[in-house]
Amino acid sequence: MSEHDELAAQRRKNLRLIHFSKEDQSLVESEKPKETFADVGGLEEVKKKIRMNFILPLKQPEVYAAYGKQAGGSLLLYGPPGCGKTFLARAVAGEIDANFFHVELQSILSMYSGQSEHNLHDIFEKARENKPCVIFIDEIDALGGSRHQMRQHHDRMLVNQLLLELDGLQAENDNVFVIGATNTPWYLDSALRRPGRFNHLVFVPPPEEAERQTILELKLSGKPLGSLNLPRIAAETKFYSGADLEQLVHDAVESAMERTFEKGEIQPITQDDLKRSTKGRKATTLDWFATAKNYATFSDVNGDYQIVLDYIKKHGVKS
Ligand SMILES: Nc1ncnc2c1ncn2[C@@H]1O[C@H](COP(=O)(O)OP(=O)(O)OP(=O)(O)O)[C@@H](O)[C@H]1O
Repeated sequence: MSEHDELAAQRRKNLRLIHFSKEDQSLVESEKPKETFADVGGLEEVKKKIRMNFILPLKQPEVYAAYGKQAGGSLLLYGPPGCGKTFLARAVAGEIDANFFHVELQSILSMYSGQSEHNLHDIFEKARENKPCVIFIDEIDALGGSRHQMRQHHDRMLVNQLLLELDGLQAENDNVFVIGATNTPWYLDSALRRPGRFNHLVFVPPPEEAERQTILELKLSGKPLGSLNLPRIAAETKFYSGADLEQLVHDAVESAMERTFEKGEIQPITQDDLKRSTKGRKATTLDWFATAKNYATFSDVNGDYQIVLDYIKKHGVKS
């Protein structure tokens, strides 16, 4: 079984499906993730922001109370695919030993009037009953927003419901955290970007060179290794996402396993295995930056994405 399959099997074991009611088949997957920040390579700035706003308030509420601040709140992660938004959200839950509700918008959308809002409300209710809880809403841009030229009435209602739920959390100090994620923040409904809604909009960039080395070390740990020059691989994988690096290690593992089967004894992963799996592999984040550059330059996002333009300039992104 590959590492990926093992992880998937482990996750399935941890999964608890919550049925809301007999009539309503809407489900949300709830689990207690094992990942913590130690498993997330790099992203130190992002982790720091999350620690200050999500984790410390729960661990040291008295400090926050003294300053009139409370635990809970919401965070919106955006950036290129595969850079760890979902992984980070799971790690937040792991850090605070919270339940993790992974909300797929498709599963709450209903053709019946009012039912989608009802489903969303139920998820927040369940989260309160299972606190501390992290509600992770993936592809949150699909909720209303400008993706659909002809915005549906019920999209609007669902956005309004989410706004209500977020406002409710702000008022109640419930130890329920909402993390939204999107690869296409420019499609996001503008109401969700207003202050007091998703209070933190955080760019999750591709890992830097030293971070790529850390991710490679994390993904290779515990495996039979030859003499490796990981700084070299890290230097040659500019703009690779965490998922790209994971795939690279996966391919190198396959090569070493093939040799093992041929030779009949465990063969270590070599520098050549890693090097070979970088050949012809383009960083998947580059296409994202090309699109992001257009939107960040021309859309009416009030400089929200200046950080992306700065990143493109600083790192010389050429897609
Ligand atoms: N910083 C990181 N450290 C360790 N592993 C990472 C990191 N970033 C990504 N990965 C690996 O890549 C996989 C994919 O990452 P993840 O699903 O979190 O990306 P994402 O940003 O949510 O992508 P998408 O936008 O496509 O949903 C993770 O399961 C994890 O194994």
